[in-house]
Amino acid sequence: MSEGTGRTSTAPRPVSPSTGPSARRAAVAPTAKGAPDEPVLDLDGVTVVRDGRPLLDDVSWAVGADERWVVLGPNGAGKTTLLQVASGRLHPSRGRAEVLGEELGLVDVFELRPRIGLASAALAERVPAGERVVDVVLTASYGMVGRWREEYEGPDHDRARELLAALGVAGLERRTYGTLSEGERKRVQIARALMSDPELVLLDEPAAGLDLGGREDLVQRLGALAADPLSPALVLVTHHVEEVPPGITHALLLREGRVVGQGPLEQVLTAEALGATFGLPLRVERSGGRWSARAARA
Ligand SMILES: Nc1ncnc2c1ncn2[C@@H]1O[C@H](COP(=O)(O)OP(=O)(O)OP(=O)(O)O)[C@@H](O)[C@H]1O
Repeated sequence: MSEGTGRTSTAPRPVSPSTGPSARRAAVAPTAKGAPDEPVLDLDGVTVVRDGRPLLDDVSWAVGADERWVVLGPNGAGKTTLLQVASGRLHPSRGRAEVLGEELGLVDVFELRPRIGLASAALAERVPAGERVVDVVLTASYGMVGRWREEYEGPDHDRARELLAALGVAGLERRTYGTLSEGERKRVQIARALMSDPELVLLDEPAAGLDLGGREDLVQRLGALAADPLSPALVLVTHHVEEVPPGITHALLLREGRVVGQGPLEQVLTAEALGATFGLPLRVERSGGRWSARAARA
């Protein structure tokens, strides 16, 4: 990979002249619209209707380039739907969605998607079980799942390996994806999400299905990513405040497709707001940069 946007310091990028993904990434940076203080994500009254029901209902939300957000809400709140809009995979039924300065509906989403790193269960399900781990990561350069005949250069392989190492799964490059444990898969998915040196990273339930040790390790690694000022804007979806890594700056609370609260983390993660989001009285505590919640009755 060549210099790219120079943002993701998780892995250093070797420099090489290229016509492949590395050159593509380098070319994206100067054409990226907007000043650094403009939002990378700007939703205005976004509503998504399916079968006559709003899955998202009048959501207005802006994410700054230097912000790290957590989206919290119960099952069915609309979190994944929100990330689908944010990743350019779903257009609002009503309202306006601007992603990386481009309005959905007016932009070629195939140009937009490589600028966004996405890790989600839906995307992971599309990875062929026989795909080599290194190819799972490499193919993100083209926004593809499943390697075909496209060419990658040495620096691309170096970057993929470095990202896998940064996520704690060095040495798995030649394994097939289907042979990995759930925890290993999650890390590979995050390495993939970072491969294209994206300007926005969206992680949908990155810790789901992990055991306690796996969750804690991942939360620490995500904390390092969030704390790195050179990292891209980050949006992480979860059901559990225990999975909020240190370094997250803002929170959005969703319930039944509507925003219950949003803003700086400490102001939003209150017992009252979280209780309203999850529909039960909660006790919420913060210790050492981590959060925990339990039913107030317990
Ligand atoms: N294509 C669709 N057609 C109809 N309803 C849908 C469609 N996609 C999602 N839904 C519904 O929209 C609601 C929100 O779904 P979504 O996956 O966004 O929620 P979520 O907050 O991510 O949930 P979870 O935490 O369980 O993953 C759910 O009730 C779901 O059944």
